[in-house]
Amino acid sequence: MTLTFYKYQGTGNDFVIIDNRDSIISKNNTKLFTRLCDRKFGIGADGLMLLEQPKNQEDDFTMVYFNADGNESSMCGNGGRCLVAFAAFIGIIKDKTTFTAIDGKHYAEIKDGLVYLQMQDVSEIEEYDSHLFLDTGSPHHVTMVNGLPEFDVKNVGREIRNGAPYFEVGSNVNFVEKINGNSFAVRTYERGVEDETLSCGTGVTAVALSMHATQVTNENQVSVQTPGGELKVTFSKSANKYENIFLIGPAEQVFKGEIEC
Ligand SMILES: N[C@H](CCC[C@H](N)C(=O)O)C(=O)O
Repeated sequence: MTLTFYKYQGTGNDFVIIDNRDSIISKNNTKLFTRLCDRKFGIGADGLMLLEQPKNQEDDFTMVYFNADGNESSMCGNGGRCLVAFAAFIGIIKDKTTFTAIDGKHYAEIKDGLVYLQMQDVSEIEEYDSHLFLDTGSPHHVTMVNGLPEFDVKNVGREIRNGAPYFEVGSNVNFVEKINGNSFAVRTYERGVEDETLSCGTGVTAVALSMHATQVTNENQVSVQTPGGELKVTFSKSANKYENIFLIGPAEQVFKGEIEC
């Protein structure tokens, strides 16, 4: 079968997107998703998304996300932003949308060439001596380091991801360095890619909230430099939760292609 796909990237986190509104692809096709994401034997990507029919009146579409290991996974912030850009490209939305992903409903807007994706509220941030842990749609371990550019993200990240208390289920691992007042640099080891990625949207969101929760910044608009580009996170803090959380950044179509599968 000839499969049409689109390659997107959001600050270097890259994805294969398939318009699956007619359900041509089964969600159990792990082998196919692994092959399509393989950077030598396939198209190459950190993850793959199926755009599917909405499951209720308010939604424009449904997002289904798979990590490069072919397994369906939790929410992908950069992927969600790319899928919104794709939905506008194929004309099912204009510049505003509501869609449903594995972690629930998301509102998004395309403004001045950037995609603003609303993330789920966050009411729990676990603080430890060496790190923080929170779920921003995906699980994230956040730890501050010195000398981020030289840091051994791959090996240290892999150890944390597979060690206690995460083990098999794992966690994404974010290494952070403060640049100034409300600006941080982040490098992320991503679960399911099992390597460093150039950017991780739910990870950047987790970092922004963590830096605010620990008063490293008091600003509610945080800029995060990732190796793949700049993302912004804005949010408000009520008594017991972070809400109105928006992950903001570019999302570009790299190419369209066809592949026999
Ligand atoms: N690898 C993540 C999902 C994708 C997250 C990332 N690509 C993002 O932009 O949020 C996990 O399995 O938890």
